[in-house]
Amino acid sequence: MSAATIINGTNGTNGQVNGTNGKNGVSQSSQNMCSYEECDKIAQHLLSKTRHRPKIGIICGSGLGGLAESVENKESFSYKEIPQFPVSTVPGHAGRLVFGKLGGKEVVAMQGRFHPYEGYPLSLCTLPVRVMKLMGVETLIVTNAAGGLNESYEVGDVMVIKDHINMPGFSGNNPLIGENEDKFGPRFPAMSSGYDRNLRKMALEIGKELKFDNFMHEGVYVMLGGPCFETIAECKLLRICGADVTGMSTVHEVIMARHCGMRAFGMSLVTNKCVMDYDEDRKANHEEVLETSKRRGEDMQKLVTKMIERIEV
Ligand SMILES: O=P(O)(O)O[C@H]1O[C@H](CO)[C@@H](O)[C@H]1O
Ligand code: HPA
Repeated sequence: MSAATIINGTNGTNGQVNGTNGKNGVSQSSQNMCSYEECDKIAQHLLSKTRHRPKIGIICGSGLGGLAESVENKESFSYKEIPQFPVSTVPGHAGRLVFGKLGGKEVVAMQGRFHPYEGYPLSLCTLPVRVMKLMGVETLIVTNAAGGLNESYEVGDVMVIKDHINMPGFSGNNPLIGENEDKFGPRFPAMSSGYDRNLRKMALEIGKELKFDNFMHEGVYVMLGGPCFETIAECKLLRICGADVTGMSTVHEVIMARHCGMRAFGMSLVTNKCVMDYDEDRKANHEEVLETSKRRGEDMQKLVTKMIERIEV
């Protein structure tokens, strides 16, 4: 069964699928995996609609779509009009693919990403990454909103992602599950250098130049499936495991990018501090997430734009 069958068929609306296993013991996620040829068809379709030829791809986090707005000479496509794409269902994710120029370079930006809790299998959430690759994208920059686990992080701080913990992977949920597409990459990709060292260094240097160093860190992002925010016990566990921030995205995108040989860079905005104390009445909520993104969004835009200026393509 192809992704198109799922999306256009009776398995829910907008490509959302139910959780049942398919025939012959093949898992749902592999059934939804687009083949190399299907991804290429989408890529060629998009390239036929735009004059831009991006080498840099961007995925904007919750409330951080302003970066895509700041792209010049924009040509935008709603996800609804892109064959086989899912659609965005989360507030703060506009649901558009934006082509144009940023920092003097041709880019393609996802103004809105796909999360597993929206009902999409991870392989479908990451379809745009493979499509970007086949359009010529070599470097992927992702941003996200995240909860601060590290006690020294404040709301509004920015963390360059040094490494991640793939919590869904611990229970066998990974975008690469299913038959391997050798044309994209190997069956067993290394993930020890997920986040490009030079780009991390560059981000921290630019942060210093912009006088952002008082609110910038480098640390570890942990992905959970969501949509529940974490319990206090879960937050304590994640902190002991070495995570500095927690969120419900990014990791599947970076896995897919690294699998097909793209360079990856990620940055988290600490939109809220995780509740770590049973005497606290504060509760995590998406409104606070969007509010902080609004407040710090422009600084993140400046930083990413300066990085793109310096990235050699
Ligand atoms: O990771 P992004 O898309 O920035 O969004 C984050 O914000 C939402 C929760 O408020 C979750 O989707 C979480 O992952
Ligand atoms: N937890 C998980 N995801 C999030 C959070 C959080 O506290 N804040 C923003 N995204």
